[in-house]
Amino acid sequence: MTTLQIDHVSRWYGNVVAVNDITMTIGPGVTGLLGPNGAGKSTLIHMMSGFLPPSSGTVTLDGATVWRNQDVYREIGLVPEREGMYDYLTGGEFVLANAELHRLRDPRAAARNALATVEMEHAADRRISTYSKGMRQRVKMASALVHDPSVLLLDEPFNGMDPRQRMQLMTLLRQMGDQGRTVLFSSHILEEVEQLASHIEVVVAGRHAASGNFRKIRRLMTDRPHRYLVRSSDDRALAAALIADGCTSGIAFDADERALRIQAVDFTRFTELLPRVARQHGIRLQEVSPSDESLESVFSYLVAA
Ligand SMILES: Nc1ncnc2c1ncn2[C@@H]1O[C@H](COP(=O)(O)OP(=O)(O)OP(=O)(O)O)[C@@H](O)[C@H]1O
Repeated sequence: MTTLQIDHVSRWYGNVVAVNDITMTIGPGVTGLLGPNGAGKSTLIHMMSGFLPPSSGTVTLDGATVWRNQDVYREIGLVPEREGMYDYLTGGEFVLANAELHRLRDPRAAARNALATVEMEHAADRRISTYSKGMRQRVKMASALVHDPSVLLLDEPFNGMDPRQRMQLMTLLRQMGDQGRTVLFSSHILEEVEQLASHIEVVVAGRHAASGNFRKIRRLMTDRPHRYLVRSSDDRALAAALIADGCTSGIAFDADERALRIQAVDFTRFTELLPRVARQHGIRLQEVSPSDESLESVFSYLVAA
C-alpha cells in the first residue's frame, strides 16, 4: 500500500478553514510538503495519518479510506511535530510501547530493529528526559517505524536539528524513499525541501498552490515579478533610464524612504541592466534591496497565479 489520495479535502476548526478543498496524490519516494507557518500542513498530515477526520472530502490509501481503518493504520507511521513525550520512559520502553500497541508478533525485536535504524541503540536504556532534541526526534522516528509501515509521514522533522543530525535524517529518508516507501515531510524551508524531495507539493493559507519537482517550483518562484528598493545618487535619471527598457513594470519614488520602488518582470535581465545603466549614466548605486523576498510573499504569488 503506497499511494495516498487526498480528494477535495477540507478541514475547519469552528470558523477557521485550515485546509480548503485540497486534492493531491502522494506516491512512493520522498515528497516535500512546503508552506509557510499556518498553511495547514500539520492539519493535512494529521488527516493523512488518520488522526483527524476531514470535514469534507476523502483521504484514501490505495483506495481504502484512512479514517478509522485499522488495516490502513498498520501501513502508516507518523512522526508528529509535538515535542511532548512520556519523558519518564526510556527510549527503548517508548518504542516498545508502540510495538505492543500494534500487537506485533515480536515487539522486542521490532523495537530493537527500529532503534538500530535510527542509530539509537546506545541510548535505549536512558530516560527520554535526558535526551537532546535530535535524540528525541530519532526516538519518535523509531516509534513511527516500529511496525515497518509503507507510508511514513513527518511533520517538520528538521526543526531544531543541528547540521549533522539533519544530514543523517536526510540520508535515512532518502533510503526509505529508494526502498519504495511513500515518505512525506513538511517544511517551511525551500532549500531543505529541494535537497531531499524528488517531488514538492506547496500549500498556502489552506490551499494547494503548486506541485512539481524542485526545478518547476524554483522556476515559478524566480519567474514572478520581483520588487526592489533602490537608492542612488540620482534617482530621477536612473528611473528615466530604466523605464526605457521593458524589463520593469513599475517605478515609483517612495518619499518616506527617499528611494525608488521598482517592480521587475524579467528578473535576470533587470539584475544585469541595473548596474549597466547606472555605469552608463554615471549614477552611483547606494542600495539595492529586494523588498518582497520573504517566503510568504513568494507563496502568495504562487497562490494568486
Ligand atoms: N485545533 C485547532 N483549533 C483551531 N484552529 C486550529 C487548530 N489547529 C490548527 N488550527 C488553525 O488552522 C490553521 C492551519 O494550522 P496548521 O497547524 O495545520 O498549519 P501548519 O502549516 O502546520 O503551520 P505550523 O508550521 O505553524 O504548524 C492555522 O490558522 C491554525 O491556527
